[in-house]
Amino acid sequence: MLTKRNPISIDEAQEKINQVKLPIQTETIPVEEANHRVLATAITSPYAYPHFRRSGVDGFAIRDSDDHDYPKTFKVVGNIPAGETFDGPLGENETARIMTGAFVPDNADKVIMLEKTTAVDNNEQLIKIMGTEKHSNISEIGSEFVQGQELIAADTELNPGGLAILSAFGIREVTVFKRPTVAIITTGSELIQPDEPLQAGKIYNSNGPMIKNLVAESGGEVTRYEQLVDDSDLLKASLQKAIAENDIVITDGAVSVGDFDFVGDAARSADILLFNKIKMRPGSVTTAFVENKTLVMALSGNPGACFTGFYLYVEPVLRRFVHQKTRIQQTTAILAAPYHKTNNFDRVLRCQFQMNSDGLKVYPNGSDQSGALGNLQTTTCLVKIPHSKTPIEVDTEVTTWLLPFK
Ligand SMILES: Nc1nc2c(c(=O)[nH]1)N[C@H]1C(S)=C(S)[C@@H](COP(=O)(O)OP(=O)(O)OC[C@H]3O[C@@H](n4cnc5c(N)ncnc54)[C@H](O)[C@@H]3O)O[C@H]1N2
Ligand code: MOO
Repeated sequence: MLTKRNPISIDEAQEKINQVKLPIQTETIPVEEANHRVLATAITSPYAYPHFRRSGVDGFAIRDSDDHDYPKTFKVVGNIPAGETFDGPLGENETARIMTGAFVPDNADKVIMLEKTTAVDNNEQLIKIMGTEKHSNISEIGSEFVQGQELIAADTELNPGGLAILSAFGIREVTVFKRPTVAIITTGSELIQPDEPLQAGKIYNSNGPMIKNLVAESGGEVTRYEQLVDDSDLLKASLQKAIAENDIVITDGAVSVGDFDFVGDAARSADILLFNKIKMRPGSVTTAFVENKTLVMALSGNPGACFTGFYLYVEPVLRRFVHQKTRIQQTTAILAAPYHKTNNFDRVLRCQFQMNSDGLKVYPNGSDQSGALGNLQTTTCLVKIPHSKTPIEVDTEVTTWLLPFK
């Protein structure tokens, strides 16, 4: 339907998305499956760590009171492999052979490394210690964590190192924020399935696989993925179901002013229309609305606009769902080539960045066309060319968004 839209700036559009209230949903999952998941509550140490005095080296445990007058022969009264304990105290000039990670006898104060000892007449009951050690070579109880100390803070995105910390305490489950569930609906009667032969007027769906993977990389869980022909009833039914069952719905295409731009109509009648026109190219038609408490992000069908719209408006909200900041780093950079086209709207160029001796430089990377996709693999940043009645000169300072996973 041809109705007048009210365009807003990129900043305003981002802010409107940022103001959408998101539900807080948590779930408890096995630690081993929690890589990249975000802790909903802090985890504290259930006990002091290490919880017993551990030897850091292979060697011989001795008492301080015997630690002098080397070389000296000690009586070997025990052998403590890792995993075993030792009963009874060491007596005068007595030692226990001990392995790395093993339980240190209660009254031992130091472990002398194996390299500083020599055998005595092939007699395993005796060992000659040649000299002392600077350090005790013992990890004391609680030397890494005292009981109740915070191990990992709430809102932390876990990584394999974090999983190791939790596993070290035998923690098997963690409470994390649920990943937002996302339905993706791509539209267009021109779209054919990958196994169909190419025909005049038809194209393969290139945005669908891109959006699916961008969502996954940004921490969303794709629960539904569709490729629909331009049919108002079909789209309405699918949109309704997707909205009822998901946290976020991403539609692609059918959002401008054409005869089949059903998503634009759905936006106009939504509970809350956030925006349906942005003063930017590509992606001026990018639309956002809230229906039945679900955020619907309607991206342009044009590949360049779809890519740009995802990074500028969808990635940040997927990250906010799990209490994380966007991974897109907004900064300023120096434009390495002039931009001659004049624009009423800001233009977002697909570029590549390089850190040079004179600072961060951005290089336009091929086509700026909304429908072009040849630069999507190699684009590493998006650059804002401000709307202007005159060309933008080389070396102008420009707002730049550095893209994650690039
Ligand atoms: N009369 C007007 N026409 C157009 C306007 C306008 O303001 N007035 N805006 C233009 C701009 S700007 C854009 S951007 C596009 C936006 O169109 P939609 O987002 O509604 O998308 P579609 O019309 O469905 O498709 C646009 C283009 O993209 C191709 N497409 C669609 N889906 C996919 C996909 N999954 N994978 C690859 N390519 C896809 C589609 O075939 C079209 O070529 O509207 C302009 N028109
Ligand atoms: O909305 Mo279009 O992508 O601006 O050219």
